[in-house]
Amino acid sequence: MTDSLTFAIPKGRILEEALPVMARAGVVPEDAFHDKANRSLTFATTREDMRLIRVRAFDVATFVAHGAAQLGIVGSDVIEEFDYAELYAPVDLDIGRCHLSVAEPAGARATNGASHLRVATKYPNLTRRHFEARGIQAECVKLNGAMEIAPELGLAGRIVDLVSTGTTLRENGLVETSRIMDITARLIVNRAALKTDPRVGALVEAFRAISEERTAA
Ligand SMILES: Nc1ncnc2c1ncn2[C@@H]1O[C@H](COP(=O)(O)OP(=O)(O)OP(=O)(O)O)[C@@H](O)[C@H]1O
Ligand SMILES: O=P(O)(O)OC[C@H]1O[C@H](OP(=O)(O)OP(=O)(O)O)[C@H](O)[C@@H]1O
Repeated sequence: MTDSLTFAIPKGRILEEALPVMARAGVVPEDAFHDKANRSLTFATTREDMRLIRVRAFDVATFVAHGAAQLGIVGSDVIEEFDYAELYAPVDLDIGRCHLSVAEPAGARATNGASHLRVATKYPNLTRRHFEARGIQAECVKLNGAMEIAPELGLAGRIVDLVSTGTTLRENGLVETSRIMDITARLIVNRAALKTDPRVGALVEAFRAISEERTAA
């Protein structure tokens, strides 16, 4: 019996858009996966040699980079934040579209020329890199969500967070001051698994074909 492949997917908002794409590539979870009351983290698929794991978005990258999962789907924000050498992102799935931006309170005092800033974010590496390129040292306060309340409570003057519709920023009195990167979800694979297991390469090709078809349509 061949080793089972493990495919990691995030549990939140990307999932709904990812499932139809995965289905076209022949990755279809068992019915229990759709049962909201089910607390399992591992699920069988219609392929006997593949199981799904449902984990936090940042952990998808970690499982795949360490070879604990061979494939996964995750946003390019997470890929760039970690920059794992063992992680290869060969297919842009064109789902989960959003962007990563710097935001501050509307009407904040201008800090042009500041050489040091305090920034609340879930993305300390991307944040530091963005500001460093502009000659500014960013002191990052790591939060895991609800970044938008940090300026009002005096935790940091700015935030770096994901923006989609812009509603969350607006409703919390913040405005975007610069866009760091555009984001879409990608198929990711473990480089060693891609080299040694032909099933991984076959799945990359299947996802690539689907993505090319969607782009052409
Ligand atoms: N408006 C948005 N806000 C947050 N993430 C978005 C948005 N639009 C698209 N995304 C993408 O969704 C990803 C988060 O995926 P998802 O919500 O499925 O994961 P999660 O495991 O629930 O995340 P978390 O660990 O934050 O709970 C982000 O990394 C980003 O690439
Ligand atoms: O521009 P919008 O359409 O308002 O979307 C952006 C919001 O969505 C995300 O949060 P999410 O809902 O994933 O919750 P989180 O704060 O727990 O990450 C993100 O962190 C923003 O807060």
